[in-house]
Order: sequence, then C-alpha cells, then structure tokens
Amino acid sequence: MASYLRSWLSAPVASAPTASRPNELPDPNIILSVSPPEDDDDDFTAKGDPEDEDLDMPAAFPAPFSAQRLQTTPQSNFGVPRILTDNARMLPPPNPSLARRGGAGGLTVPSGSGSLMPPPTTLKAPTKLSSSSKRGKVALAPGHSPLDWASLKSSGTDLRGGVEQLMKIPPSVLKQHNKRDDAWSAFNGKVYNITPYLAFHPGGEKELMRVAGRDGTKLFALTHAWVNADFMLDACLVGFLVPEPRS
Ligand code: HEM
Repeated sequence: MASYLRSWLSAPVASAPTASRPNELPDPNIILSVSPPEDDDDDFTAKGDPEDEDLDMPAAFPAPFSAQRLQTTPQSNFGVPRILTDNARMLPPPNPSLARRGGAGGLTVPSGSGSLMPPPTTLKAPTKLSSSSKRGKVALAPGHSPLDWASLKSSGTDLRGGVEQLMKIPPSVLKQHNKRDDAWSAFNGKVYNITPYLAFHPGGEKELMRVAGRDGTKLFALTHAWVNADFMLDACLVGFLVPEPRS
C-alpha cells in the first residue's frame, strides 16, 4: 500500500492549466511533482532514503524522549507499568502458578476489568462456615434425616397418637393439642399429629411448635410453599378441620 502510494505520488503527471495561462494546453514534457521538497523540515516526512522508510509507520507514542518515558525507569516505577521503548524487548509473562493474592513479590489482583485473572470474589476464601443456613435449617440429630422419616412412615408404627378413626376437629378441640408430646396442627383443612415429626423437621422443633394447637397453613406457605406436607405427614393424619359448632 505504502509503496503503491509512493509510486503514484512521484509518477510523472501532466501539468494542468494554470490560472495565469488558463487557455494554454499543458506541456506533456513538463513534470509536475507533488512530492514534498527533500530539505523540508516537516516532521511528518521521513528523512533519509525513502526506500528504507515505511510511510505507514504510526508515530511512536509516547514520543521517544517524552516525560513518560523518562520517568519510567525500571528502579522507580512505583507500580506503574514501564512503557517499553521501540527497542526494548517485552518480558515473558509471569508463571500463573506463582501468582499470590496481594502478597509482596506475587501478582496482585487487579481491581479494574481487562485482566485475565479471575475476579477477587472467586479467590476469597469463606470466612465462616456456619452449621445452619440463613433460612433457619438446623442440624438434625443422627437418625432423623428425611430418609429416616420416610422409613419410619412406611414401618407401620402408629404416628397418629392412638387415633384410630379420622375425626371432624373444630378449632376449640385443636387448641387443646398444643404440647410437645401431644401436638396437632392443621394444614389446608387437614389436622395432623405433628409430635412424631418434630425431631425430623429440618427447620427445627421450635419453629414447628409455633403452629401446635392451631391452623398453620399460612405460616407453612410463607416459609416453604414448595414442601408437600400432605405427602410428608400422611401417616400422621388425625382428621379434618371444621368450623366451630354453634351452641
Ligand atoms: C408440619 C408441617 C411442616 C413440614 C412437613 C415441614 C417440612 C419442612 C421441610 C421438608 C423442610 C426442608 C425444606 C428444604 O430443604 O427446602 C423444612 C424447613 C423449614 N421449615 Fe418446615 N415444615 C413444616 C412446618 C413448618 C412451619 C409451620 C414452620 C414455621 C413456623 C416451618 C419452618 C421451617 C423453616 C424455618 C425451615 C428451614 C428453612 C428451609 O429450609 O426452608 N416449617 N420444613
């Protein structure tokens, strides 16, 4: 491209009619050169042998003797990356396995974007390992996992607290079953004996006891609507919640 432009610029061109001699035909023997004069001091023009220079070469940035280049000596760069001169060779990249977080001598994790380093969040070690989640899951006692509850349900053990026939249970009757060893609760119109499930509840006994002796439908839905209480407590069903009979 550069050589093509050069040859085009320096090629003989027929002179055009000038303003002083508008009607005169151009003399085919006159060469009109549009190339800049050789002794031109303009910095845009490459000096020396035109064949050795590339006119398309971009200007050096920063300039060869600029303040930036002079300030960035290898000894005192204060963490600012050294700007390489045209002749300086770029050092090979550091070994990634030697990278250390923020430590002296190691690679520091850049705060800005544009780096190939993983973001600091993925490098940060967890500070605290809590035994229970933020949502309130508790550590269940051994032998009280969901799987243990499933096998207890299918074992044929009485989980209804002696109730042999399903009953119609008004709120006043439900209210009486509010002790830990005799706890009933209603969910979606069904009344369950929740006492055997207390120790298996992932949210803890205390949470479950909040609904003992009353309708827990709302609290249940607010806490974990995705849990299938009907399936989990089918073996604990004791009856159906009915309105209080009129006296
Ligand atoms: C008897 C009915 C209930 C059953 C069958 C039941 C069952 C469950 C199950 C299976 C989980 C684990 C959920 C999960 O891993 O995603 C759980 C967690 C939990 N439950 Fe219940 N639950 C009942 C009632 C309640 C009630 C009434 C409350 C609130 C007072 C409650 C509060 C919690 C809490 C705070 C958690 C821990 C957070 C969570 O993992 O969602 N549960 N429950």
